[in-house]
Amino acid sequence: MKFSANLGFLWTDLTLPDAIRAAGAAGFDAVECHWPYDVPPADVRAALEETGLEMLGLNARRGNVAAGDNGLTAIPGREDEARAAIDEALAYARAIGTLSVHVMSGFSGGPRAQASYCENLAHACDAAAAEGITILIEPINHYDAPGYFLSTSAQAAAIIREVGRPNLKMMFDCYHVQIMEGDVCRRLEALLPLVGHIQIAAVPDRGPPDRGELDYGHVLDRIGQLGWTRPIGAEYRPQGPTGDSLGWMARYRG
Ligand SMILES: O=C(O)[C@@H](O)C(=O)CO
Ligand SMILES: [Mg+2]
Repeated sequence: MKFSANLGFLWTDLTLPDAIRAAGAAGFDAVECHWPYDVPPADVRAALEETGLEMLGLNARRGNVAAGDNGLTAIPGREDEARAAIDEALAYARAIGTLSVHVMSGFSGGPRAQASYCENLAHACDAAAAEGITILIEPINHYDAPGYFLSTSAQAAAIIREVGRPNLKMMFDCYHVQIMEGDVCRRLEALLPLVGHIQIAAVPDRGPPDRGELDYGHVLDRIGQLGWTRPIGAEYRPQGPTGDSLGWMARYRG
């Protein structure tokens, strides 16, 4: 089993290049991040080359976060902003050799939301296809993000089918799926062809994946049996120094 350090949550006390180095030193197989835009891509690239790690994914900007935005892609009337954020994310991804970009729906609803979402996602997929970049959409639970448009794996699957692009996939974050829908292993099995990345964290506290209501020993075994070989994203809040929170990794590597 391989693991990717999510640097949106792990080593947040370090700069992104130093967090990449810390993840490498701790034995992670890859890294992923949220919003790297304050850091010059050349600095990120240098740390990736130095450590030999791949940055698996990054997120497009969410809009005006201070004003309450949490993504722009399913917000009718803000298509220009959504597409500018997507184009910026794709340019950054190209510059550091990242092959997945997560595009967030935002808080939305109403009759035009799904059409706007699908049109923006089609734009993103078409712009990403030439470099082999995958666009990810992630169902997020309604406790952490009440009113977020994309909240279940079933809804994500329907949207992926509606958009009809081979490079649109689901980010299957077991933490969110367990909270919203449960039945994580059966859902993973059924949806695997649509899944582009898998993430883990304890439920319900989003701590290290070795506690809580989901048995990751079992879930990770099942993921392995299903033939998944790519790194699993460790996207949890360490609740102390990140280096002290990594006991789970040796245990699950087998
Ligand atoms: O689950 C999450 O919160 C993340 O994967 C993300 O990209 C949005 O913060
Ligand atoms: Mg996630």
